[in-house]
Amino acid sequence: MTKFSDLELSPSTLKSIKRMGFEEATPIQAGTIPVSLEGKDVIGQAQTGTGKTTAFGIPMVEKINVKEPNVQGLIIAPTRELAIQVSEELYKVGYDKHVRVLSVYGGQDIQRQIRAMKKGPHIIVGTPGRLLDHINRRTLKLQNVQTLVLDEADEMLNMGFIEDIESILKNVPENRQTLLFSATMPGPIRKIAENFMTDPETVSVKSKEMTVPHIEQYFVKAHEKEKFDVLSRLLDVQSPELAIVFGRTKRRVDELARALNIRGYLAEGIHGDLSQARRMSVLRKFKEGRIDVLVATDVAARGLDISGVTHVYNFDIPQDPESYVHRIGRTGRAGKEGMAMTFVTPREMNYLRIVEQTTKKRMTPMKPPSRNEALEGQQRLAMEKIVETIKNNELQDYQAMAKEIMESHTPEQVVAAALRILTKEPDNTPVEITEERPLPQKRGRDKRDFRRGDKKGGSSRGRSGRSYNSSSRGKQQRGNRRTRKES
Ligand SMILES: Nc1ncnc2c1ncn2[C@@H]1O[C@H](COP(=O)(O)OP(=O)(O)OP(=O)(O)O)[C@@H](O)[C@H]1O
Ligand SMILES: [Mg+2]
Repeated sequence: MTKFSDLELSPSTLKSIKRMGFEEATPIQAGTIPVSLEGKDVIGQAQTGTGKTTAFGIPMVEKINVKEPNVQGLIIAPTRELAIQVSEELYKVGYDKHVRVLSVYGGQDIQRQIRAMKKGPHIIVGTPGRLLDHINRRTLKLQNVQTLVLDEADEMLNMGFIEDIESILKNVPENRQTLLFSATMPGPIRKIAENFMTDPETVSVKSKEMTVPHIEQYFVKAHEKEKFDVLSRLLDVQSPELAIVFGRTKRRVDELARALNIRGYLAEGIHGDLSQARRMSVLRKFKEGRIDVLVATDVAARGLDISGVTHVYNFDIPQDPESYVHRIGRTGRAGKEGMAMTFVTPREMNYLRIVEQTTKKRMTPMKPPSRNEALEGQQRLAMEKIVETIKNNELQDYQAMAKEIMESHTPEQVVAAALRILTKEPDNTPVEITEERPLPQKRGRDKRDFRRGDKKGGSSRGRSGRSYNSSSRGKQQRGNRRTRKES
């Protein structure tokens, strides 16, 4: 176990870390911080929820000269929500050193960002599209950048983003330090990464599996038409505190959110077509527990750290194993327990096996619950509420009425009636969910074929024909120019 105090950090950074409540460094932090502090380029790979943000945040903050009011650290992240979250974490790490951190992302008033830029931030966290926008307007100068981080590096170096990244990097000094972090790093992407780095050192936290051990992983075999009823019943049986349901497309997410509400769940959807204000408000409500179920496209799959997510449901099996790893990684963070259920149609079983091969972890089959099991789950929840109320001794005002009712009814009758009132009975109200086409049958033996998903029908990622196995980067780029819009 490495303590932060063993890592030769400055007193101000140690003070900030203490304020954040961290004592021991996680393995990826212990492994990468010393190497990064030496000034080396680093590729850091470790499972989801293991503190990679602080792992790159600490060395970046350590290197900042706060007396110089210019941008010395640049962090690029794939989504707006992640950019905001990472900037908040960096603000905390740099708090006692008085490091100024600014996030810039699409959907936010650019004039406001320009004004903030004039205050001389030391660290900028941004999404590629908006960063380029500022570079082109000459409102962002990067010639003093000493440390560059690509969070979710494999995603950032994927086809849809790579051109933007290359354009941004043209504005960053060549002799900067480059740090790349992700929970996944497919071989071909690692090769691309090396082109952007100088003699990088790879630090990967070795573990048997790619996913964290405290996420229980299940799969549920169901026909497309049955999936929504299965989801409703699972929600009833498992009664998650906070759950994320991932759907393949934006339309899917909208329909699922609507349908869940019809069946009495507090659910809202989030995807790239919503306004930024809406996206933020949905996420805030979810974090505050004002909604129980967040329905999302992969826009919420990477990096988001929402404490208390107990369950992840893959309503549609993800198209590539990396996406699976990141989606289920929204639960089981920082050592907490989590549960992940992946729905798979009989025709998509091949995809499940490929996910398992990549993660090196078998998913346990789970039978879809029956109506009775769903009812029992909800009754149990009602019962827990009753027991909790007894424990909290909040009964004074109710004792007299309780005595009165007991004169004419048995205790079982009374409790059963109370349970009935408190129980949300399984709801079979018909809902409309447009059927998704199953993922294309996997033809080749090569597992990389898996990535050639057909994303027709309004993909959340707005790109198609994703493939890592093209031999030349140039070819990849030409074939996929600007396929990826910032989401
Ligand atoms: N040393 C530490 N001790 C305790 N908690 C920590 C420590 N470092 C980070 N955390 C907490 O762990 C959680 C996950 O951290 P973080 O979001 O950086 O994970 P990640 O590895 O980037 O995950 P992902 O791959 O999903 O992006 C956060 O809530 C963070 O505050
Ligand atoms: Mg992260």
